[in-house]
Amino acid sequence: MWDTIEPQLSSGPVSYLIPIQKFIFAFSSLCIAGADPANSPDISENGYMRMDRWLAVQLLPSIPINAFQPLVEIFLHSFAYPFFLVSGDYNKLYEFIETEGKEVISRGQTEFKLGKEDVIHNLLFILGFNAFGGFSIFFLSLLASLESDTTGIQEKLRKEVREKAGSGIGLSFSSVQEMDLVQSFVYETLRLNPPVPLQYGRARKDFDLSSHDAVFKVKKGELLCGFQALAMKDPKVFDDPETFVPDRFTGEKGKELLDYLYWSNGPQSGMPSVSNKQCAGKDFVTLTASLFLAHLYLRYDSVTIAGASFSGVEKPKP
Ligand code: HEM
Repeated sequence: MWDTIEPQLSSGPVSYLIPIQKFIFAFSSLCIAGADPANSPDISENGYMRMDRWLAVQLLPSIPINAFQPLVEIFLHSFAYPFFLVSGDYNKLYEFIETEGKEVISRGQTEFKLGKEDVIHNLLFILGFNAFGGFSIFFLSLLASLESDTTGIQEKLRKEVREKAGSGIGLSFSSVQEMDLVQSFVYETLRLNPPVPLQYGRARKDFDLSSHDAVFKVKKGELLCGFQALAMKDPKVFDDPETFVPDRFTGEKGKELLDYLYWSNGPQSGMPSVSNKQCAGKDFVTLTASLFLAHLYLRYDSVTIAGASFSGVEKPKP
């Protein structure tokens, strides 16, 4: 991504919307399906757009649009959109995974006893909906957090990254776990901008739901809705809850706050399992974002971000 953006900067700001999506698509395809878009000219150029269109028809029925009501409810929010609108895109993505993801497909068949078609549909769903969809929202707020900072955070991040990875250790999911400030910055972005803020669940039995100062009786079968954006601004848990505090999650006290970081539909200190509905990619998500930041500050001293564009990068002095 940076190799593409950097040479263009001399002629003015470069929008990051498409480069970020291309990068997320390629990174997720490689990590999740072992499939490299570079091996397919069509997918390397258009894969992210094909994914966007397939996602759009699934998400449109649930995206709030306040204008033109009640027409929006009647005509856009009342039915599932037919598959034929995006079957061309989906089939191209299917063929890509079928050809380039052979090793992962065969693991699905032998280790999980799934049919080949089911493996490919499952891989495409995780890759497209969970990873590509989630990261496409999350990375924009990560960059917006860098853009709006006024505390000199880039310098502090750079210092930590170079200290922890500069001396030939290199970057990996394990080396970024040593970077407290980088991880805290990622957590704080997710606290204030949870990419999937609403969760629903139907009570399986009667139970009491406690808050700090009240108890609510919930009856079996009742539908509950959780709104993360509100839960993660609880002033009884977070000091100055509306403010972006980059190092909020560092140190002993900061680590304790991970019990209250819910972007993954469960606490950051918890574990996704078959008996909960917590994001199966919980650690993959935060470590990937940390890796993105760490790579950025190994490569550059700082970046200038304005609007949805990069307008400059400062390279390390030789
Ligand atoms: C920024 C990226 C991501 C965000 C914000 C995100 C968020 C979430 C949330 C909120 C849920 C709970 C949904 C619900 O039940 O209401 C969830 C579930 C899930 N996520 Fe993620 N996710 C992301 C990336 C990923 C990735 C990369 C993977 C896989 C590699 C993944 C795999 C899953 C799976 C399999 C579930 C379903 C878990 C279950 O129902 O038991 N997610 N995710």
